[in-house]
Amino acid sequence: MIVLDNVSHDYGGGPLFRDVSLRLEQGSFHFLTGPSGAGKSTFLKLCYGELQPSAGQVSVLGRDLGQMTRDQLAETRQRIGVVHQDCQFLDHLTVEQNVGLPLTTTGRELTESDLTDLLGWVGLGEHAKALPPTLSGGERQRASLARAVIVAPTLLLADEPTGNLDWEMSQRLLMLMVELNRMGTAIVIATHDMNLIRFAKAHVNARVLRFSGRKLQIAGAEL
Ligand SMILES: Nc1ncnc2c1ncn2[C@@H]1O[C@H](COP(=O)(O)OP(=O)(O)OP(=O)(O)O)[C@@H](O)[C@H]1O
Repeated sequence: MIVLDNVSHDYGGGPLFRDVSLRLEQGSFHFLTGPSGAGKSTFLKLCYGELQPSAGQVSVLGRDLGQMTRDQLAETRQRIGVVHQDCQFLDHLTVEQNVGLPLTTTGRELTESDLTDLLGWVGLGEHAKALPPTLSGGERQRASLARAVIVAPTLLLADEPTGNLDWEMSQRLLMLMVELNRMGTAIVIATHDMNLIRFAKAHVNARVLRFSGRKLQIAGAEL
């Protein structure tokens, strides 16, 4: 699903992380933790080809990202749902149009009831016709998650998807990701929230990857 082979990254000021090799299997569930600035967002960007590593190889969904043509990269990205830390929307489209966009732009069918169910699940039923600039930070995060999961992606990469949410809504969104994982989607969530990780571990076989000392390691069972 995701294979990193001796991956290092450096933005120009010295290595952020070095010689990371790991394999995340199909249908797996991982959290990505570590101090602020350790490289969690960078890692996620490497996994969907927004960044190329300074050294090493990243393969996603069976293909080496560094060898892909633009068309192959676009095709691969259609199978990856991404929740960015700074959620961007098309501000002239409504929330429901934004959430449905990954389906409509790829010619896939979108039923009104699926969209209504999903918006209801993330607590945005009443904001379906709103424009994104009128949403709060937490509402934007929820819309961003809905947009990422609507295609039932093979892989979901989520960068602090619950950062602006209260605990009840965080649990609700986590359960949405757990359900998606049960249907086969591999999930990687970058988070600082240890309570979220503990909560998840009660529902799913989640592993924790931790950045420490310029390395990325599987954390022990202590969490
Ligand atoms: N485009 C860039 N150019 C130069 N430096 C960058 C760039 N993007 C990120 N960095 C730096 O790389 C380091 C890692 O950033 P990254 O966003 O991956 O960390 P993070 O672990 O996700 O942090 P946080 O938990 O605060 O979101 C930071 O020091 C950041 O300033």
